[in-house]
Amino acid sequence: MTINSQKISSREQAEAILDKYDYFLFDCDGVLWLGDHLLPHVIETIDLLQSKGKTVLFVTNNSTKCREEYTKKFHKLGFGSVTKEQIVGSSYATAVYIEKIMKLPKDKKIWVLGERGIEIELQEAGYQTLGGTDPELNVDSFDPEHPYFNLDDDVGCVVAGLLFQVNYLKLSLTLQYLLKDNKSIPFVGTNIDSTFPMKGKLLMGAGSIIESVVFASGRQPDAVCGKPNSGMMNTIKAKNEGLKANPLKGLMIGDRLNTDMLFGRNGGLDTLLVLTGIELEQLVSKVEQQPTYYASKLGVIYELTQ
Ligand SMILES: O=C(O)[C@H](O)[C@H](O)COP(=O)(O)O
Ligand SMILES: [Mg+2]
Repeated sequence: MTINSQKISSREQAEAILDKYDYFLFDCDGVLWLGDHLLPHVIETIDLLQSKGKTVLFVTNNSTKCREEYTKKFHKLGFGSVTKEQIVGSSYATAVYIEKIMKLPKDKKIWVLGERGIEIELQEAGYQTLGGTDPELNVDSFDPEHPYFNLDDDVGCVVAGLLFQVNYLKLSLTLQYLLKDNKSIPFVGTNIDSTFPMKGKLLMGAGSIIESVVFASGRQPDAVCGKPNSGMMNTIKAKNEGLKANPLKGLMIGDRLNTDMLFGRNGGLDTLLVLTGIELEQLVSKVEQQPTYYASKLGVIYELTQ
């Protein structure tokens, strides 16, 4: 297949990108960093964009942190001026979906298979959560008589996302709520990412964690709120009128084709795939829907314009 995607490798190309777009939407894992390992010239690139008055937003499928915690991570890694309002994560998108679209009554509790990020965003939306990072669930031996198996009838929704502290009890309790009341409790996933990029390796992604309870329960999530879900893009456009009015003034920068690039394309934005995360260069020419641009790393935008 011919390659239509432009590889960013010259000053002219990098300067043309800086001139053409007003909104830069950045994926995080695999673009800005791998875990806590900052990728080359990322801060310089973000600073360059902000010095030119560009709107910089961060759109992550990583549900383990809430926007507040992400703001702290940004500051710890040297992104001094980033604010909570610039960050949209899949946990926040999930909370918006449950509150505004599903309209789950606030007296209903939410069972969480996932980390603090999901719990905090749901609690900020006014919901009580169960499960999640409750230390009672971090058990070594498995007891089928564990008190949590007396299921809470106030649970009105199950949310599943990336979970680092995986164990048999948490998965089995989530399964009980998915089977309860003739499988009628709404089931929401945070994102579909099959793998999680870390320095030099791919780890288990949220999508693979979620798939374990999908397979056991025979249920698909009623909604998966992260990229490429259009709800996340609608949330961003609702807060950025200029992008809503002219999506082609926006550029989505990501490392995964079936989330970031699809999300940007579906939103009417141009797309830039960077090769520091999930995808390999040889794949770019093989996909039918190619990104507008691709680059070895995000930092080339800064490096090529110095
Ligand atoms: O497994 C996951 O959840 C994903 O790999 C992770 O969340 C990706 O985050 P993003 O690249 O969207 O920042
Ligand atoms: Mg990524």
